[in-house]
Amino acid sequence: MGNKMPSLEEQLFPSTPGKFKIERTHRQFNRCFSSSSTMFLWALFLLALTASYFSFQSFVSSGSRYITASWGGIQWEKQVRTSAQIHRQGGMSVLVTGAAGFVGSHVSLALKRRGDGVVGLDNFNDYYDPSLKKARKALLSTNGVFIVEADINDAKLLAKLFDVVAFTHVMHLAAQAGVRYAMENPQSYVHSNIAGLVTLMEACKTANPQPAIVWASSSSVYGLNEKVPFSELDQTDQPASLYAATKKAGEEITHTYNHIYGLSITGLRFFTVYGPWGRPDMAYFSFTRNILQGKHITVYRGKNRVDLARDFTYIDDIVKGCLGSLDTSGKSTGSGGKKRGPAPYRIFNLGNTSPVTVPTLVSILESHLKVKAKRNVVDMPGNGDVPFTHANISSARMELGYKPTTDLQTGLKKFVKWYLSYYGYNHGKPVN
Ligand SMILES: O=C(O)[C@H]1O[C@H](OP(=O)(O)OP(=O)(O)OC[C@H]2O[C@@H](n3ccc(=O)[nH]c3=O)[C@H](O)[C@@H]2O)[C@H](O)[C@@H](O)[C@H]1O
Repeated sequence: MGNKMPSLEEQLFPSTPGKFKIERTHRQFNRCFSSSSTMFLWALFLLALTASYFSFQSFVSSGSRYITASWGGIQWEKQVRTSAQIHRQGGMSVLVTGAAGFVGSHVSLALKRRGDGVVGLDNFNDYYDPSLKKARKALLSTNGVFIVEADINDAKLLAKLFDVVAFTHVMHLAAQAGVRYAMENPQSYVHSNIAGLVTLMEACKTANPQPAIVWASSSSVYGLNEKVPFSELDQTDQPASLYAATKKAGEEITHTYNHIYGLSITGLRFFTVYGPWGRPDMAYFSFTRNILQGKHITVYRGKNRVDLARDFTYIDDIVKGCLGSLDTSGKSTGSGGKKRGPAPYRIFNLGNTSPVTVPTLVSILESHLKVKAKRNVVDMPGNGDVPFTHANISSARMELGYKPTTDLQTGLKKFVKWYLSYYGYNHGKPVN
């Protein structure tokens, strides 16, 4: 028992120092040295292996960029140029961001139909069913509008687009929309509504000639404002959601580009836009789907059991407001990234001026669908919602000739007609 061999651990880390142990430690050191030289070689080998792996990876990714990039090349440039061609006197060539989106697709079509040049840009993200975006793209394509599939944060692409086409206008509608989703995915709002906006502004400021910019702000910037109807002159420093805060930030960001670089800016505060080809995440759309599928719908209710209300605005009216804004935008004044004089900076409400409560919205849908909704009425959770919205549109009426003509009853009828023709009556229902 007294001759017990020391364990390897004991040999390497002697418990008590002593001559013998020092000698052994010395020998151990030599052994260690010889083993560490092996380790050194191994480490070198691993390092070389890692380096070659990474250089291979970058080769593959740079290679695949050329192989899979959805933009670039002679054919692509030709498509962009053709799509941007103007077919009317005094027409404009417009870069529409978010062109596969709800408002973007409608505005693109309207511009194209009246003879303007339109190039679309969209990242086709999956915030909601991308197949709907693809269907809108197909519709635009048959009408001669080409959509580039890319993100507004892609500065190289934006530079290329301005290189290929001297856009007179940018209709900026790409955004992360949705008030309540901001609690689930806050970063997506920063990515699209802040970083993406700045990337686009940078491209516009550098472009020669600089385009005039019309872009989508939101009624949500009024936040907790209680003064009705909401006027552009009201304070907007109490946003109730991150979505609203990023839209408000957008108004400030675009102001600086107007101030420093002479970009012509028009911000449009859209009020709960609805209609055919709409966004499936919005209440009128998801209610329709759930009512048809026999599922319950959740109807939020405000404080003291007061119904929530929105100034629901029909898409065709919004399109007219967008086109009116483009037509009256005035020119950007900068060139070579330098301001040459003051340029317009405008903000307009685009609403309907007649708020309707959410329970009334549901009743209208019931009558058009001829199906009774199964309503769950719950108190509004603290999720960024505001109790009501109501637009004062006198500015837009005066300066853009904006005059909404579609009430909710009529607009929802058109929406339901489209919904049934697109999805069919049995959408999502198991077929027996
Ligand atoms: O004007 C805007 O700037 C914004 O308009 C839209 O936001 P909102 O006005 O909130 O529309 P939307 O979601 O259709 O809810 C409508 C009502 O239904 C209530 N609502 C909603 C969902 C539900 O399950 N139940 C319910 O009662 C809900 O409480 C609300 O009272 C756009 O989505 C947004 O991107 C932005 O553009």
